[in-house]
Amino acid sequence: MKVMISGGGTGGHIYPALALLDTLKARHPKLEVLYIGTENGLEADLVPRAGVPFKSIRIAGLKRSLSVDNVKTAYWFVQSVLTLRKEMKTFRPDVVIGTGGFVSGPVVFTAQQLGIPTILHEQNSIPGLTNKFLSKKADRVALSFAGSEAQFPDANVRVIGNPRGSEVLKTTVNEAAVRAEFGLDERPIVLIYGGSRGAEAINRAVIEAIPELAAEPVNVLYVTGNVHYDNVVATAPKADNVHVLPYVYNMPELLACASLVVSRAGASTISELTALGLPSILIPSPYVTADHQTKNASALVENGAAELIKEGDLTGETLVTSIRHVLANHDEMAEASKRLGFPHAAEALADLVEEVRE
Ligand SMILES: CC(=O)N[C@H]1[C@@H](OP(=O)(O)OP(=O)(O)OC[C@H]2O[C@@H](n3ccc(=O)[nH]c3=O)[C@H](O)[C@@H]2O)O[C@H](CO)[C@@H](O)[C@@H]1O
Repeated sequence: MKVMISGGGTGGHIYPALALLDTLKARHPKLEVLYIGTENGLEADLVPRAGVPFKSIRIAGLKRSLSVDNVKTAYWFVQSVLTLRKEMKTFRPDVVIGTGGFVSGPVVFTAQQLGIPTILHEQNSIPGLTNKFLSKKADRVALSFAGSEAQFPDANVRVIGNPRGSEVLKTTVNEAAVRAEFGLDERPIVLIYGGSRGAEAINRAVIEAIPELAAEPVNVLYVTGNVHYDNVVATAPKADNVHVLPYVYNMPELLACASLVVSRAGASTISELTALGLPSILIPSPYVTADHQTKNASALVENGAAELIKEGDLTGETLVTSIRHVLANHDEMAEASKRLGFPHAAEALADLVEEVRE
């Protein structure tokens, strides 16, 4: 079987694609894959690192307001379609899969023009522009949250969850080795990060909270995001139990060892938390389309699996208070979180790939 897959920009669009590929490879050892991304997105680092053949195209996202940049984007879109037509005629994929981010737009569009079966995976409870545009001609649209079906009235929709969630369940975890790697003692691990690219507001609050966190009976693994790391290290107070990291490549393993996660409410993160049954403190990004992270977080908050802090209310003090509160209610929140997970999402998405290629 041959699949072409595209999703990019941030980890939330890339990890679900990689999780699907792992599942397909387990079923088809001779699977041939070509991943299409851009040079500027995180995919240019993560995809080759996962050993997946990668090619890049040049494309940018459309601006929502009138802008000359949109003329350039239209130009790059047409150029990308021409390049991709050649690529698809040579590679001859059985199925083309888009997992979101603007790069998946021309890839799935070209496949649809050429009559190749296409599948979209939507991670968020409010769909992105690219997927809405492509859904009309897609053979399947796989959704991560029940209740968002109405957003794709004309499409062949299935609610299956997010493959990244089930992927983390499959990870082999050696907790003693993880604790040794970061110099952590036996106290619970609080894992803090701001999505795949880091978040300045979370970094500010953590830096403010470090003197208090130093006195809490926890180990803190604090991931700043690559671009923020130097600045955080230069300004953050030091504490023996707070370990600062730029980016984590083995996140599934760390998540499996953590007792509590503090994070943005990106959709792939949510799928990991609920697959593992982890309590969380979620700080939705207010800078995303249609405030979709607040919507992503809502099921967890309503079911007692997470506490939500609005970015405007986030300070060192509100963060520490919430960490204490969640740890005190850990077990009930963990159970509530587990009830919301989709542990078989990767298999379900792989089933759709098999379905449409027949
Ligand atoms: C600002 C922005 O546009 N955010 C969007 C982006 O988020 P973003 O990519 O930040 O967020 P997600 O939470 O969906 O995914 C992050 C992924 O990166 C992993 N990770 C994170 C940090 C790290 O050091 N190492 C690591 O492996 C996480 O475990 C997770 O699997 O895509 C998601 C869609 O899928 C959306 O819901 C988010 O709104």
